[in-house]
Amino acid sequence: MTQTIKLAVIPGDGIGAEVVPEGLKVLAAALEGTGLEVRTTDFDLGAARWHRTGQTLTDSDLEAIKGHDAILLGAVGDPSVPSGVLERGLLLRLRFELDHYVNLRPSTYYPGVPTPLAAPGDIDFVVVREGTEGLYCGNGGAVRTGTPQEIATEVSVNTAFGVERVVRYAFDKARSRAAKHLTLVHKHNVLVHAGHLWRRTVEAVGAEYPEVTVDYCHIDAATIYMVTDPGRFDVIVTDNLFGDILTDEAGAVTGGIGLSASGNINPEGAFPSMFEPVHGSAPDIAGKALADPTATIGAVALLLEHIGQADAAARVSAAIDADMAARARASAAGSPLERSTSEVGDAIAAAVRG
Ligand SMILES: NC(=O)C1=CN([C@@H]2O[C@H](COP(=O)(O)OP(=O)(O)OC[C@H]3O[C@@H](n4cnc5c(N)ncnc54)[C@H](O)[C@@H]3O)[C@@H](O)[C@H]2O)C=CC1
Ligand SMILES: CC(C)CC(=O)C(=O)O
Ligand SMILES: [Mg+2]
Repeated sequence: MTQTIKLAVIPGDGIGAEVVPEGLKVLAAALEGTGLEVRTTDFDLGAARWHRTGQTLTDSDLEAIKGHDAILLGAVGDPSVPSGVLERGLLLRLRFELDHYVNLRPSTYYPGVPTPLAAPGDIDFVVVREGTEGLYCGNGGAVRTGTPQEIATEVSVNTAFGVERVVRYAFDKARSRAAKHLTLVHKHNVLVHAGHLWRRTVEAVGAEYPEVTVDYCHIDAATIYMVTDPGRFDVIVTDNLFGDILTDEAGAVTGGIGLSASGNINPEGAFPSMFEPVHGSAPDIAGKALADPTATIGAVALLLEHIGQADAAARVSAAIDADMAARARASAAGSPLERSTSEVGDAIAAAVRG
């Protein structure tokens, strides 16, 4: 019997609309012959919709999205829309309303792929970024706006409940991996209220995971080690802002942000989880077919894993590995591959088919 996966698709803005079709192309290839089919619903959300209607994400959009098994998102944000309108009103609203408290961002270095690191070594870690609290929860305001006396605040909210559940997820993740190591990244020497909550929580939850080794880095030092010694990391757990920054850096050092996939996960399955590239809508390259769709294709692998299709996920990951090896060979031969967005998608879809 054919099983149907109901997938909400939000291409969004800029290169989001260019990379999502490549993700769907590879998803279709991965499901061939499995008895599974995907039924997609396209959601017209983003800058164009906002210009037409003034809407970012309505309650009825949200209800319709909730009726799906998972969400594939490209990226949101456009220079023609005031900064924050789509990022907060659409993307963060989805993450908050669908309780995506785990923002999972794996990083792997594929040997031979160009990187700014002199000696990249063996890099394979995953950032577990808290996704519903911290500085991104919109707790702040401004008074005397536009005057020399303006005061603007953004208050980071960290709850014992919210910190514990994401820390527990990170320990579970660390326990399932070969290195079984967890690093808390924060800034508890300065952010003493939130930082101490995170630190105490890691200590308390860590007592239940004696097989997992634990260490700690302040965020500023973590950005150094991300460049000088990224192989030291296995699982990083951190808050919303630090995780956002650190994962862009992780993308840059492992071969480019166009390779970095992410999942916004509701582990309990109360709401559909959402899969997307780490990058944004990249207005500087939008419309030029220059965007690397690999991050979105990696997000498709995370999606398949999440919905219990481990074999299909493994085929997608193996196809990405093969494409990375082809890139490395071409670079080593002195003629790096120059392919359009859809040519990369075609190559990876073909590799999935074998
Ligand atoms: N999840 C999301 O929807 C996110 C949305 N944004 C939004 O995206 C817009 C642009 O933000 P930026 O700060 O410029 O970040 P960005 O991630 O869009 O771009 C940063 C740099 O990476 C490059 N880049 C990004 N994706 C790439 C890909 N697939 N292939 C090759 N190069 C790629 C861009 O050309 C640019 O040089 C803003 O409106 C921002 O708010 C930013 C980050 C995440
Ligand atoms: C655009 C922001 C809301 C988020 C972001 O940069 C991210 O999640 O990576
Ligand atoms: Mg970001």
